Amino acid sequence: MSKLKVLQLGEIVLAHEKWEQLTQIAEVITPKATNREEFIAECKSGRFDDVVAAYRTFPSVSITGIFDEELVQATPKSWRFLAHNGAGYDQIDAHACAARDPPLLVSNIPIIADDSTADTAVFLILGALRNLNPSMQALREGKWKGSPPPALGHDPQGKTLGILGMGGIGRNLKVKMDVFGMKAIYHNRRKMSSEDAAGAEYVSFDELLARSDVLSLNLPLNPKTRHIISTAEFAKMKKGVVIVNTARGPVMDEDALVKALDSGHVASCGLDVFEEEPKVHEGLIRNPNCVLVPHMGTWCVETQTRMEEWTIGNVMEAVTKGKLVSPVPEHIDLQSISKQYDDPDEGRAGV
Ligand SMILES: O=CC(=O)O
Repeated sequence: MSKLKVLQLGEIVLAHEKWEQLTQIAEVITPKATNREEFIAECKSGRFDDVVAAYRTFPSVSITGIFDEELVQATPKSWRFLAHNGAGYDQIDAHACAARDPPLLVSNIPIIADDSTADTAVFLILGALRNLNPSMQALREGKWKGSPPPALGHDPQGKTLGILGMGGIGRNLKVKMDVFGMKAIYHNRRKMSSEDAAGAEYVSFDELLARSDVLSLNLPLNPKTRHIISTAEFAKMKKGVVIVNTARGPVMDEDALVKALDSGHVASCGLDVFEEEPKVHEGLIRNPNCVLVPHMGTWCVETQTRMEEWTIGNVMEAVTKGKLVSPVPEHIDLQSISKQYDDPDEGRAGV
């Protein structure tokens, strides 16, 4: 009995055992393409015609480009599932995937990335609020001559933490910052139950901007959230506000942030994500009040291992049961109405 085919887009770095399990039930192929043009040509060449599911990583975008309508339309109809290794799936146009006939169902990573991403936000909040960066830099430059260099920071205790986007990461962050004595307020499109918001106070978007001492961005990137924080929003914030972004760079207008930092309206910032990664705005690099880390919110052995395993689990579910364990929210209903793919051997890859 022939095995169903899986397309591997990106490396398996840690979860080799689980990957081995997948190779027992599916035939794994990799693209020959080295860029988007070649990848689209390969999709159209028939080479992927028996592929049922794909495993993809964030960096594999350097080969395929984003999964936009053009790419989705080039994929063969046999290919029904796209398992993305990441919480954020802004590299994939979920609507274009849903609109394809048959739909290309997408999964992401729920929950697993919450702790490490929130931990990164804690680090950035404390680093930016306490303004650790200028003094750390001064130490390395041999400018520490006794008492610490005069870059006084602020205590978190008693300050208001504004969370824009109260999902799993926002909630996790709220609970962690309770320990530091911060009072959390949040804004989402809809108010959540107090339990789901971990007791944070729901406020309007403008109130969030006006009341936050620290504003943490924890919302997904999509056309509605692109540049949700820009010049007009900075103007509504308190002078001396601290901004932290562990979501996606383009939710904030970086040029506007640099201007707000230069004017002193924003006191400091902590950023894990950037508008044009891996490029970092010169105005952020030269400003010592910016704590900058290169998109490493989930960059830990334990979390990365679990993320790879979870994504492989989605591929295995697709191959063996014709569905995904954790479809993205836009595809949950689609999955239940989607036709099962025709398995020529009926036995779902021999299992
Ligand atoms: O940025 C990391 C992720 O989306 O998982």
